[in-house]
Amino acid sequence: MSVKAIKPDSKIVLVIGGSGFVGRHLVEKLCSLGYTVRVFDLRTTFEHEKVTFYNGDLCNKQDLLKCMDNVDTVFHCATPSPLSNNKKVFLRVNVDGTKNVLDACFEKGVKNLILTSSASVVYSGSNIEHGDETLPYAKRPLDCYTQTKIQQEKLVLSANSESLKTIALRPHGIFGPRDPHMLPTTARLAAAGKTKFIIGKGINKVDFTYIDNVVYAHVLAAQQLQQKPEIAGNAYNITNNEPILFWEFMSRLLKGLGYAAPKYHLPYYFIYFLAFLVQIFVFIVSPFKTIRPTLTTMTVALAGTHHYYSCEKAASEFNYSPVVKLEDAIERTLQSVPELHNKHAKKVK
Ligand SMILES: NC(=O)C1=CN([C@@H]2O[C@H](COP(=O)(O)OP(=O)(O)OC[C@H]3O[C@@H](n4cnc5c(N)ncnc54)[C@H](OP(=O)(O)O)[C@@H]3O)[C@@H](O)[C@H]2O)C=CC1
Ligand SMILES: CC(C)=CCC[C@@H](C)[C@H]1CC[C@H]2C3=C(CC[C@]12C)[C@@]1(C)CCC(=O)C[C@@H]1CC3
Repeated sequence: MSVKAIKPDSKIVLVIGGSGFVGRHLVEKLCSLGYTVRVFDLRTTFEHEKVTFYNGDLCNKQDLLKCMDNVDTVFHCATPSPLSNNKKVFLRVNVDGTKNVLDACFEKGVKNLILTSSASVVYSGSNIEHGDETLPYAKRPLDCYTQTKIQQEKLVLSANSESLKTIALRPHGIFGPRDPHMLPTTARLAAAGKTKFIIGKGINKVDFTYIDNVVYAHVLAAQQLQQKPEIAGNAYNITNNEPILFWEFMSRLLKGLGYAAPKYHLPYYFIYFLAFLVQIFVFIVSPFKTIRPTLTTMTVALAGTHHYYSCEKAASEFNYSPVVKLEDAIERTLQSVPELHNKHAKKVK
């Protein structure tokens, strides 16, 4: 991570979901800052000499209680894969599981809880330009992931109290080394020849946020929560503060991976309608077969509308500003995934 002074600390912190993409980067940063770190996750995906791992399901409170003794701050960044489209699992983990996390925090006297929420909690498919935290939650979220992230954030913020200070960070479109969603999905679609098309006019701006910036925001927020308790109970957008055309960003990734940039335009509403039909079909066959389509109304909307956010509030209330610029972030990310590069690439202009 780029250097910005963050003071070391020796408190015990717990990262729920610490084996995942965001969680593991956060764990590594916390360790380097001198925190005593515990990880709670379904699986252990890496080893670290300074980390104690607890495997368990956050839907089971007893599992959680086992790792919370003497914990000062909990970071909650566990989720089922956002692209998995399984309503039952989202409800169980993001809503019921989060209730367990809160109960366990209260029972064990944890002082601070930082939730990794999502800027998408205010997104229902219409343009959002420079959206700030005064925007209301999406009334009709486009998928069950977003619906349960809204419920989760409400639960966490309303639990804010004298004994447990809570905060929700809302990053958007996270990418970087070891990202399991954006890069692998893009590479998979490209390898299957499905990235030739631009949905809509291609002029919609979006925020994509580099993982180090997301991690930096989490560490800052945790530290500021202790020095400035008045920030508790709030949600904060976290982005790279460099909105970019969605299709420009995707083109950079694709070209960097050795694929051609998309160039043929398809009408937005036509594709949206197609995605809607796909969703109806998926619903009808769901009792017999589980299908997880990439083409959903949510992904089409994300690809064809403006959705970028203001981080003014995080900047003014806990001094957040991105530590890695988008240009560098894209470069570092592409270099980190040699296995996703097109093996048959000719020189693509
Ligand atoms: N990636 C993105 O672009 C964005 C992500 N976010 C938020 O950031 C957070 C982290 O996401 P990300 O790191 O990308 O996701 P990952 O899927 O990489 O990591 C989530 C981790 O949580 C674990 N987990 C899932 N269910 C449970 C459970 N029941 N008990 C314990 N652990 C569980 C997963 O295990 P397993 O892999 O075995 O399921 C995984 O290790 C989430 O809250 C997400 O909503 C917000 C905005 C954008
Ligand atoms: C070329 C092409 C169209 C590639 C597909 C890219 C998509 C896989 C990503 C584009 C925007 C991403 C995104 C998320 C997941 C991956 C994308 C759909 C989230 C839904 C992840 C979880 C969140 O909280 C919000 C994200 C918004 C952006």
